[in-house]
Amino acid sequence: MNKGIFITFEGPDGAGKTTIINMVTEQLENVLLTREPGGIDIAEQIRRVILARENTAMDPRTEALLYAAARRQHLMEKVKPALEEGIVVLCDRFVDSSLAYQGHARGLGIDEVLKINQFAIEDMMPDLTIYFDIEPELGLKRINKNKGREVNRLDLENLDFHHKVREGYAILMERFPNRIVKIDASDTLEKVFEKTIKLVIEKIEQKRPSV
Ligand SMILES: Nc1ncnc2c1ncn2[C@@H]1O[C@H](COP(=O)(O)OP(=O)(O)OP(=O)(O)O)[C@@H](O)[C@H]1O
Ligand SMILES: Cc1cn([C@H]2C[C@H](O)[C@@H](COP(=O)(O)O)O2)c(=O)[nH]c1=O
Repeated sequence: MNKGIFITFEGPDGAGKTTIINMVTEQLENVLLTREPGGIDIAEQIRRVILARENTAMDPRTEALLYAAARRQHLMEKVKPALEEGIVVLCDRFVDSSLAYQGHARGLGIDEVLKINQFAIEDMMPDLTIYFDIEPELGLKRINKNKGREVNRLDLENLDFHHKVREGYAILMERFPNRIVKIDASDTLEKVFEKTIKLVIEKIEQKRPSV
């Protein structure tokens, strides 16, 4: 059994996950911050292929498989060893992104995408998933205001796609009520951070009562 704690951050584009995960990491000691797709060299290479704006010909199943391949490598090389050492791992996106984006929004089916991901992750599911819920219009507005950020192939999908992503997450909330906790990400940064750090600390204390 893993001694560590695996916490994932999920939500539509522009919800504020990266901002909040950075703030949480600064507050806690001995946590590993990582992201998907990416986090290690091979997975970052796969990320570049998936998100390159010129790759408009990418088939949805190819896309789903590439995300799953990046996930497997990242899990084996970075996340699993850290969990075995007892570290708290905070991951910006994980399997729920594939279920919401490829499974629901791309229309491949949540169960189909879950199947290929079960092959990739075996039984390594997060202990807690914090879902940052936001209207896609507001998320995209936030992204567009952030001039320094790369605009990737997924960001360029139409508004309908981003609505389906949010709908996908709503389905996942119903399906995994014990693992996924929703936070209203349209709130101020201070409030979103306050709620997030509370959930993270509660989970750490629950799994390590002596801390
Ligand atoms: N609660 C908030 N209120 C206002 N602006 C916010 C809030 N949270 C984040 N932002 C701003 O919104 C922009 C997007 O935030 P961030 O990159 O953290 O989102 P994200 O969920 O990681 O997006 P993506 O998944 O597309 O990478 C940033 O410019 C950030 O400063
Ligand atoms: C892990 C994962 C991600 N995506 C999408 C979600 C975003 O649009 C991009 C990643 O960019 P970010 O700035 O790091 O959020 O990829 C996906 O569709 N499926 C996945 O499994």
